[in-house]
Amino acid sequence: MPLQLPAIPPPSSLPPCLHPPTHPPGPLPALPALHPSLDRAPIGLPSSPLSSAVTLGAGAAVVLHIWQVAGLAGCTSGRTAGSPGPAARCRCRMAPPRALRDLTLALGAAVVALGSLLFIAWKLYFRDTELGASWDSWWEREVRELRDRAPAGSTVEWKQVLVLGLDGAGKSSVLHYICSQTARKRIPPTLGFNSAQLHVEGLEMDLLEVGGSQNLRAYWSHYLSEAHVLVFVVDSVDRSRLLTARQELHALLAEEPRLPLVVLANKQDKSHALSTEELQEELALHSLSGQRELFLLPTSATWASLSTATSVLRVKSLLVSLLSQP
Ligand SMILES: Nc1nc2c(ncn2[C@@H]2O[C@H](COP(=O)(O)OP(=O)(O)OP(=O)(O)O)[C@@H](O)[C@H]2O)c(=O)[nH]1
Ligand SMILES: [Mg+2]
Repeated sequence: MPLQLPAIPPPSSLPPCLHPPTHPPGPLPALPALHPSLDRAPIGLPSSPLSSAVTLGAGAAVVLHIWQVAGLAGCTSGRTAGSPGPAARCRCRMAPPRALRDLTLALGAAVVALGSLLFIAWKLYFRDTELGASWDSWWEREVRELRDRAPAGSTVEWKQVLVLGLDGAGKSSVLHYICSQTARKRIPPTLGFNSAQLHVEGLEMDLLEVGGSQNLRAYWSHYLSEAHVLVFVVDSVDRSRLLTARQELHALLAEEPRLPLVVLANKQDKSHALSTEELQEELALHSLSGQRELFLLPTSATWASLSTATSVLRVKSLLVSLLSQP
């Protein structure tokens, strides 16, 4: 019996670089590699009735133009030797009457313009509806296929970073500041998952956050097998739940003994935050097997801390160097 994802309510306002949860409730899906450009399909691809109208209109205009040119050519070749001088008007059988030509050209242009307008309106109106979603998934499929077809030896490498941690630890905030570096006052709890993609130094990095509330923790382990690195975010001030964080972390690590681990001792900007040494103890990190690469970084996922020693941008640099290893 496959596990069912809990119903995911409509996304609340997410940071600009984060995608809203895209998977409908149902059996656990294979995770797609999302791309920032996928939340909007490019305007102009002929994949809707209206874009077909655009194509038809453009086709009609081209045919009319050819007709017009052919008519004029016929007009030239239709002159007979000894025909009247330049003042005489050429009467050509192939050329359509001028008024009709102008009318059909104007109609063709109008169809093109109207089709384009309707298509843009269609894209904007249905962007967030099921129709829009099916467009997006079509486009996602296209991009995935393109990526799969990329020639062997292509330099861009795809890596996934799984970001987990208890609710409120700061996962979404970390993702937000890593990928957008813009101020953000409030970040709503993640009710499903968020993802963001970074392109850095020949690396295509998908950062995937799964919400940390208790009902979502049961799903965490299902996302481990695709991950290249696990980032575990801990609220350094939330002493009462450190034991829970430790148990959840160790349960995950037991399933993937070689997965590189980056623990973030987050909210270091707050007074009374536990130090990394204290957290190392509390989370029993010393007991972890020496098989895996393990990092513990103090972080502050706040706008004000971006240029300080606890900036989350250090996490980004660490991930890049970790994932660039052969
Ligand atoms: N002071 C301070 N506040 C932070 C920091 N990181 C996150 N917060 C705040 O902590 C709250 C929870 O942050 P989120 O990023 O939503 O936490 P989360 O881990 O994504 O939580 P879920 O999505 O519910 O699993 C928000 O109000 C953030 O603004 C930090 O480093 N310092
Ligand atoms: Mg979150």
